[in-house]
Amino acid sequence: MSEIPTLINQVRNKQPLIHNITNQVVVNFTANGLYAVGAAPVMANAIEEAADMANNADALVLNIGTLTTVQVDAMIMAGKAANKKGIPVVLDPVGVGATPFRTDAAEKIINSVKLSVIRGNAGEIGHLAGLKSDMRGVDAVSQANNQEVAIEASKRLGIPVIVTGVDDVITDGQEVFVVHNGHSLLTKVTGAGCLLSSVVAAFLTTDGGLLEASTAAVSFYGVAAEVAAEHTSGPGTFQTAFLDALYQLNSDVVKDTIKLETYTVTAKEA
Ligand SMILES: Nc1ncnc2c1ncn2[C@@H]1O[C@H](COP(=O)(O)OP(=O)(O)O)[C@@H](O)[C@H]1O
Ligand SMILES: Cc1ncsc1CCOP(=O)(O)O
Ligand SMILES: [Mg+2]
Repeated sequence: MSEIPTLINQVRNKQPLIHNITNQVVVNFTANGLYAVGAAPVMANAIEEAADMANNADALVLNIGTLTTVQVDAMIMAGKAANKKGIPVVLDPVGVGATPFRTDAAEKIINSVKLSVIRGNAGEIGHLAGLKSDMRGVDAVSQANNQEVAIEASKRLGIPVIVTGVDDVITDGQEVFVVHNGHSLLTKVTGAGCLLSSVVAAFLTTDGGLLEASTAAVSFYGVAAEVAAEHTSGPGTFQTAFLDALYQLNSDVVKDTIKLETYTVTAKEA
C-alpha cells in the first residue's frame, strides 16, 4: 500500500511499450501522455499487424471509441496474442450503451480476450454490467454511485474494473480503492479518460499488484490534474499544463496529496 505513490518510478525506469488500438479522436493526446509519464506509445490498428505488435509490447489497450467491424477483429487478434504472451490488457469501452454496435463489440471482446481490467465512466461500466445507466455519446449522463456500480460490475463480469468520475473506484468486487483526487477540467479535454486507460496499462507493467498498480495510475493522474489546474483556468492551457504535470510530478508530491480510501466489501457489509 505504501508503495502506491512510488510505482511511477518503475514506469519511468522501465519505459514500457504500450500498444494502443484506440479511437481517432485521442491518438495524439494518448501518445503524448504516455511519453509524459515515461512510457513509450505505439498505435497499430491494422488487422495485418495487430497481433505482431501486441507480441512486441509490454501492455495492450483496446479502446472502442471510433470502432469499425474490422477493428473489432484486430482487437481480438491483438488481445489473444497479448494473452498468449502474458502481458496486461486494458479495455476502455468508450460510449458502450450509446449504440447497439458498441455494446455488441464490447461484449464480443470481453468474451474473446482475457482482460486485466476494464476502465470507464459509470455509465459505461454500469451498462456493461446490465445495471441501469444512461450514456449521451461518450459521456455518462446520470450521477451514479461509482462505488456501487464498480463493485456490482466487477462481481457480475468477473473482471476488475475502474469506474471514474468525481471519485475513482478500483475494485475486483472484494477489495475496494477509492481515489478522491482529480479536477473537473479533465472533463473539458477530450481523451482524458482514454489516456487514463493507457496510463493504467503502463502502471500494470510494474510489480505492484493489479489493484495497487491501477490505484497508483489513477491517483498519479488525479494529482497531476490538480497540479495542472493551479496554473490555468481553461481547457486549452490545462491540456498543456497537464502533460507537463504528468512529466514533472514526483512520487513525494503524490504521497502528500493522494486522497485514498480502502476497504473490503465483506468487512463493510458486515
Ligand atoms: N467532476 C470531476 N472532478 C474531478 N475529476 C474528474 C471529474 N470527472 C472526471 N474526473 C477525472 O477525469 C478522468 C477521466 O474520467 P472520466 O471523465 O470519468 O472518463 P471518460 O472521459 O472516459 O468519461 C479521471 O481521472 C477522473 O478522475
Ligand atoms: C469524443 C469521442 N467520440 C468518440 S471517441 C471520443 C473520445 C472520448 O474520450 P474520453 O472518453 O476519454 O473522453
Ligand atoms: Mg471515455
